[in-house]
Amino acid sequence: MSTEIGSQALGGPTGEPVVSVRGLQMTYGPRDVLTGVDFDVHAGEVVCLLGPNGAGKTTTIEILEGFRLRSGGEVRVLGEDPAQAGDAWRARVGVVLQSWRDHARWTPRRLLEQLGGYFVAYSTPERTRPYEVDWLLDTVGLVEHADRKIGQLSGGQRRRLDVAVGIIGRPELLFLDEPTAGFDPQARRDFHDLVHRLSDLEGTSILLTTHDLAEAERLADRMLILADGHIVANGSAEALTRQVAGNAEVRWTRKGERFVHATEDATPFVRRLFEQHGEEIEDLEVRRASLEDTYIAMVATFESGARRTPTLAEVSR
Ligand SMILES: Nc1ncnc2c1ncn2[C@@H]1O[C@H](COP(=O)(O)OP(=O)(O)OP(=O)(O)O)[C@@H](O)[C@H]1O
Repeated sequence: MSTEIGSQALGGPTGEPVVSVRGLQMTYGPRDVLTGVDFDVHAGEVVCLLGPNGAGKTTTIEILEGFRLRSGGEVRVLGEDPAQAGDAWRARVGVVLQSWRDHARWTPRRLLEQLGGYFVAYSTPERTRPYEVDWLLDTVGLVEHADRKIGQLSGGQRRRLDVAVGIIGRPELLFLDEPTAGFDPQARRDFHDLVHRLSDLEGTSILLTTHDLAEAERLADRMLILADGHIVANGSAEALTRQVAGNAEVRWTRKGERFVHATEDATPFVRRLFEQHGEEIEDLEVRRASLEDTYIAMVATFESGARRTPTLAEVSR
């Protein structure tokens, strides 16, 4: 998903992460929600933050957006501390809020034109700001509704508008907290295309949260799983799944008896099995853990306080 297009315009010297989080802590009253969160997001990456309800995903995102003050730890976003960064920094960061339904009598076009005007002052030769309103309306699928009152839009249409508002300033880094909640399947697919387009063509770095693991798998270059106050897994869907279940499980029936064998290399094993037993082999299954299996096993393991990697047998139960 990462391309070189646009990456020159991104914050800091080459190689410096656009988001860097070290030992992030957040305490609400007596409750420690984040106890030491560490991760980076690199220029042009799409990173998905996963975790159970209440794990602290929104808290983390809001700290990175500069909307919430952390209790401890180091945070750099586009080279600055979001707790102290100014307007010029904010103009480079895209945030999708859900407040635009308050402007019920405005039209999407008027709202985007109005907000876009703010970003003109932050335009640079490498990154002209804002996006052109007609292009943006088309990109988020709101052309037909551009001149209707916002109060008359459906929930999904308003959510598209929220996304348009979040990116009107052509951000280098975009935060999306459960962006597709309430989307119908078509809107969801359109949104995925938009994320790919922003990432591939604009070099936009994106950090998003979702509870939809298929969405995470489709969008993310890398996933972070937040549980028990810290990041318990960090890698591509494939890498995470391998970490949980390096072995595949081969199951088959022969002469009415059921067999199971765990192997690192399923293909040669199956080949040998057929060489040995030919047509006696029935009901052959090769099973690897899915991302959902992996996620559930990892979260359950860390939440139970047992910090070890679960096995495939545990994962497939
Ligand atoms: N302002 C606040 N004051 C006190 N507790 C809070 C506050 N905001 C969040 N919390 C608590 O912190 C924990 C983490 O909340 P947060 O919204 O960050 O989780 P989340 O991972 O985004 O959850 P979800 O998946 O349900 O959206 C929760 O237990 C929540 O009740």
